[in-house]
Amino acid sequence: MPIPRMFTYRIPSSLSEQIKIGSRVIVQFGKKKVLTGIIGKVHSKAPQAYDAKPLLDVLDDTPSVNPLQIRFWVWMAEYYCCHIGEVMLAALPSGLRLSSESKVQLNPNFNPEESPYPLDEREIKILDAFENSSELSYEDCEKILGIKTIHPILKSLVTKEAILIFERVQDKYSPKVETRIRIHPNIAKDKKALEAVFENISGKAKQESILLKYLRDVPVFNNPQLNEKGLDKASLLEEGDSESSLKTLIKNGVFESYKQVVNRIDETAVTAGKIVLSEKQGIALSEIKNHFNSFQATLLHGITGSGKTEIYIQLIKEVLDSGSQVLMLLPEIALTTQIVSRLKQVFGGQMGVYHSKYSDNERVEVWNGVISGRFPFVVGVRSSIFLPFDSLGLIIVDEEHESSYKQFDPAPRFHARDAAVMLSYFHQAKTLLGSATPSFESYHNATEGGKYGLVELPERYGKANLPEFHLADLAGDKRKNLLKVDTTRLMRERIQEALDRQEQVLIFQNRRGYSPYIQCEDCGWTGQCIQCDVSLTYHQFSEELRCHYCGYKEKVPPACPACGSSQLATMGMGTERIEESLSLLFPEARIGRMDLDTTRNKYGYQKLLDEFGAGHLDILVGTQMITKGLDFGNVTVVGIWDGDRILNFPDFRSGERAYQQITQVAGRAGRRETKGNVIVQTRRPDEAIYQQVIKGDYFEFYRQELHERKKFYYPPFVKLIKITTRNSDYKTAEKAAMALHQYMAGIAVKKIVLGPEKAMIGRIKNQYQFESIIKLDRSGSSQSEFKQKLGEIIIQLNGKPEFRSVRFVVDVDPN
Ligand SMILES: Nc1ncnc2c1ncn2[C@@H]1O[C@H](COP(=O)(O)OP(=O)(O)OP(=O)(O)O)[C@@H](O)[C@H]1O
Ligand SMILES: [Zn+2]
Repeated sequence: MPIPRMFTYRIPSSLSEQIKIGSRVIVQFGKKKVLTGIIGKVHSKAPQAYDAKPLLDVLDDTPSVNPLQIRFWVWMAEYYCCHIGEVMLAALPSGLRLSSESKVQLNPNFNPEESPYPLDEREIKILDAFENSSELSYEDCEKILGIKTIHPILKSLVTKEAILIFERVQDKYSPKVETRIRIHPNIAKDKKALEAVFENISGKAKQESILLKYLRDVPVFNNPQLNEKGLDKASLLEEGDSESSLKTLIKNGVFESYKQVVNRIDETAVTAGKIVLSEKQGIALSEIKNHFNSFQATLLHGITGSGKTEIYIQLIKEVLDSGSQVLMLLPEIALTTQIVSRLKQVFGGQMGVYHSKYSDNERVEVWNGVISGRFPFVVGVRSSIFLPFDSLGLIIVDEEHESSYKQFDPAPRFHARDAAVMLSYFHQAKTLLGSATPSFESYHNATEGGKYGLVELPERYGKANLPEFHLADLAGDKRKNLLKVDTTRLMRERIQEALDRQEQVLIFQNRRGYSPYIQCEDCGWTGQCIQCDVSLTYHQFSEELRCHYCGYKEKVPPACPACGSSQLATMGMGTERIEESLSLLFPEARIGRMDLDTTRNKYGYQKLLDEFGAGHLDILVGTQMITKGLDFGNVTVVGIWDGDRILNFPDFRSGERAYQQITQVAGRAGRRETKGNVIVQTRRPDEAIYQQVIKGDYFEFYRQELHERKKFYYPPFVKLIKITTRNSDYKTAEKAAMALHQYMAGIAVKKIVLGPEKAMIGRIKNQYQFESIIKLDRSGSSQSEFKQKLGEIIIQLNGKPEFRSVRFVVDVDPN
């Protein structure tokens, strides 16, 4: 797909009435392509370099994109050094774009008999074509009608809600269908019949267990209506239950199964228990409001479990009551957790949820809901900053330190927190950043920087206290022969104590840079990706080796491909291995694992959390995923399996990240009355950072680290820009990177240019890569001047024949 840019088109007089800034239009691009564009500006200067083509059509009666959005897009393209078209592609769901690459599908909610809109002959012809295929391409439609200008007909069908548009297969709308199970009505009405069933299946333990479980959850005789709705099949079949036993029960007429379309944008509003803010929370709330009188943004530094969510809720209520819109950003994974259900309880149907796993057409639904006023409040992932708000009063960025707020690929490589501050500036709204471990950037802005207000909430809500830390010395235990399957004595004892008291345990293993791999014990061979310079990761479940960079995979070889030895060993310690170790040590405990593998399925994450929350699991092992804002009252022990892994990153932010991560994981323990314990296994118990985390003095830690950052010119004292030069030919990539370096050094602003160096991973997907880092002075206009010159240099370099195929990827404020 070509990157749309700013082009000038001629307005045919037939369309002149309909032209409004922000309206979607259909334009011709090149000879054959048809694309959707947005009107950004209306002017009367004819372009010099090309003849302006006429606009083909206007898609909107009222503009889809408002002027504030366009302003925001322009800012984003400039700040993050990308094309405005790339911003548009990120912002506009493809269901709102019509192009020659579009595909159309029947709208599942469309019913021709009940539709209030009459259809003309050609429209009916298109709809009829769906009898034979579930999707049609733009070209198919042209062929069906034998005409070239198909878009007016498609436009009309979209308006009549008869079809949906999508671009990529994964954007196709598919309603979420649940298989539900219920007892056959004849049996549900008749106790005798049920007794007969039990007689028939007696001795068939698996069938009995399923039937008993059903009756436990759905007491059919006490409440026959309950049986009508039945149970979701997934929740009826727990681990160990066999699908085939259920099938037999269905075949024998005991159960019946039926399919039901469920609404993804759940509208059931559960009534909430009334919450009264504690005195401390109340004070924090009024401080925030006070700061909003003089600052556009305020940072709420509230320790884990201090009750930030309830403060947000109060603020949101007040802003909504005043008639403004509210946006709340959450890190990706936190969206499926308790915080969203809590917000749903309070805000019900006026809250839209913008999930990254939504299909494109579901996004269109939220988008339109914002325009229509159905959703004055949206909770969403980073891309929800692109929704068509026109009167935001408040943006909340929860867990603002989260690195996942930064979009890594593709452009725009924006940071949602920083973009949110800008967006709320355009709306003259306020921004509240919240975290127990604020990013240094934000903390700096809220202290010496003097840009943000700062509110501190240093105590946990209610009777809860911060957990107690224990460092468990791996090396020491090894010397004393106390290590058992990678656990220290302290770790084992604390877990056992918690299990004895029927409390729950979380075990954390840092994922980054720590994946299990296979190595030949005889010759040292390890599996390498064929397209990237990385080792393949071992996935026990599927018996595969996979590349985490490009997705390449292969089966685990039966013997070493290099020397033929059969001694292939698993190295490294992933969550799978930890789960295994724990089940050896605590055979009676119910253990669950949460990582990328077990949560690939859309609802996998939610399901694990529900099970853990309901007390069906004693221990949950997981990666970063288990740290995000989880609030489980019964967790009293948190184990950090390998603390040292968190510290080892060759990155100026490693200290900050380590502090944040340990504090956040630890913060899951002891969130109610019972005191929590955190066990950190380490080979280096004397490491200063552990002491600092234990002390819990974030400010002091920040001061020390900041001193280093100043000395070595790192953010927040300079702005970083990273430029990656990529090419499939090593020499060309290197040469282009050198040329870029020289040009950049020549730009007359205050800066330091480092590199180019071979990237840490020298080759990805067969592209060699070199990196340059620029440390830019923060003052004056040097930033925008540098970025502008950089853009010119890249165009110039790409213009040279030898560098035509080189890609320069600019990343502003890299992670
Ligand atoms: N005013 C209140 N009344 C009753 N319960 C409260 C109140 N404030 C907070 N809580 C409860 O205290 C617990 C911690 O609150 P919350 O999850 O909002 O903390 P948090 O500050 O977001 O912590 P973290 O940064 O660790 O996610 C929750 O179970 C919440 O329901
Ligand atoms: Zn690869």
